[in-house]
Amino acid sequence: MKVFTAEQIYKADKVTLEKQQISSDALMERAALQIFQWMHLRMQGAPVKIHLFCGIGNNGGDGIALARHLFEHGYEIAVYVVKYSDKRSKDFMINLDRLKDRKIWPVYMDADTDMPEIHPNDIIVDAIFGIGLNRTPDAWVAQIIKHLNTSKAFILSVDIPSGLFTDSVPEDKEAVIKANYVLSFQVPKLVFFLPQTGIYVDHWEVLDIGLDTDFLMNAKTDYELISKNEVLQFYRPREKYSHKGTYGHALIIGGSYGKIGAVTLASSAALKVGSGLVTAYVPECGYEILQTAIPEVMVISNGKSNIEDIEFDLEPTAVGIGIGMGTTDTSVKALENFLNRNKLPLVIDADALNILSQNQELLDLIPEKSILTPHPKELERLVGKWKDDFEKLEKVKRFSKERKLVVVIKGAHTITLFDGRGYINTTGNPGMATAGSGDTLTGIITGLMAQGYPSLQAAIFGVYIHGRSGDIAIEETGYQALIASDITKSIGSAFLDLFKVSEHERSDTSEKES
Ligand SMILES: NC(=O)C1=CN([C@@H]2O[C@H](COP(=O)(O)OP(=O)(O)OC[C@H]3O[C@@H](n4cnc5c(N)ncnc54)[C@H](OP(=O)(O)O)[C@@H]3O)[C@@H](O)[C@H]2O)[C@@H](O)CC1
Ligand SMILES: [K+]
Repeated sequence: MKVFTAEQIYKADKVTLEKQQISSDALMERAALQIFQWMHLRMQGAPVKIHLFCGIGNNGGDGIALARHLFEHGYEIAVYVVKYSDKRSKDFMINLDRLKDRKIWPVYMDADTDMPEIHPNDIIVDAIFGIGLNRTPDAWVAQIIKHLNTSKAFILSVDIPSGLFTDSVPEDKEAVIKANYVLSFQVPKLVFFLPQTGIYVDHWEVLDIGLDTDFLMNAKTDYELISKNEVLQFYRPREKYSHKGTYGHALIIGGSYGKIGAVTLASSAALKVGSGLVTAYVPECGYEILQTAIPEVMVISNGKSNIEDIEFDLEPTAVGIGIGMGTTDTSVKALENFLNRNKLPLVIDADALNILSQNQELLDLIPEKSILTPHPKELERLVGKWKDDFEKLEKVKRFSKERKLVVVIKGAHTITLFDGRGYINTTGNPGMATAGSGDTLTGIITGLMAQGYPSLQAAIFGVYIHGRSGDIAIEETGYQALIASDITKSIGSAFLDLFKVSEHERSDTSEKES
């Protein structure tokens, strides 16, 4: 699913009105009806008080139109107009008049109005600001937002939490609605997925308001959300007349005394995603450990407690390098010698990344389309400090584009960047913030590359499978008890899950068929 900028959404809006020959007010009506139906389906007429806080622009207009539908279906409502400006939008005015025709009189709020009382069991509809927010809200508006946030009532935001910009981080962190649920029109917004702005969105859902499909299909976006549908397009089925050679040979290079576990985790993950053969390249102290822990893996050893040189006769189809390898002078030399000889795109993680950031000249030796999988600290060492999430994305985009590398920014929503585009993952959970989780990811991505998945696909698909495996695993373990090897154990279920049709999708198809 594509992620549009506010500018693109306004454009889609304009094109839709022209092509469908409808008024902007009709589009607003669609939007409000979609929200109403969403609420009505869940509330079924429940006698819960609904407080609608509306601005004076089109986001406010959506809220006012929604209030009318709720009223007409017997819901108990209270409507507030937050008068932050005199520039009321045309469609806001049209809907306000329709509300007044039904003898509903909003409470107009300005800097002097007392805060309304809100019971924790009430529901708040937040329609103060939408994607038109372009400056920090005035102090008194921020005060209202804080009041709503502390009310403990369930907050449903229309389109985007009020106070959240679409392209920057809020200056006043308190002046943003903390939404329990966001109903976003047609497309999700980038800010739902970044660490500094995603905190304002507990759950989100997209509502289809019938924006022009041609525009939506053809528009080029900088970001794309990656769910099952997107990764299914990459999936390569196993052929009947195939053999283990068909599925490649993954080589995992890393480990040092006390850190052989990292290689063990990565190697077993590479096997589990279907790599035909896996060889681990470790120092001698890891030889017996690996042979005992995973009988399916072959082992080559070099050096005593650290790898001293990286040389091998085999011809791997993918190489994952760096985990648990150490950053001693010996490791640096070994990596440098290897990079000078190597031609294959690599998956580079952990200590190899740290070595690269301390010896940036080595970056020139990395083949194009290699994959870097840094965690935030490793990333900072590589591209320098950033002031916020947006600058981070821009810096990494630039770095990845200049060097033609795939960079995987690990986080709650891992973002894979390549050639100026970002792919935002939707699987995974906080239980996965655990030792060895990253080693497992490196193994998964290397295992996919070994089978012939091109590197960008291997990274996007690998990140998705890693997260999905973690999501399946926590159903048994819970967040706290999840450990990295649980992720690997669930890889099989994550693959099977790719082909499961959800209840939601099944009812969609049967509706279309009937
Ligand atoms: N295609 C779609 O997706 C559809 C979208 N729809 C809805 O439209 C919403 C966008 O509406 P919108 O453009 O009217 O902007 P909105 O956010 O209501 O702000 C209003 C105005 O406030 C102003 N302003 C900004 N910051 C301010 C501040 N801090 N303090 C004071 N004032 C401030 C600024 O005007 P300015 O003063 O800068 O001239 C701004 O224009 C969108 O989120 C969705 O809900 C649907 O109706 C149908 C289809
Ligand atoms: K809003």
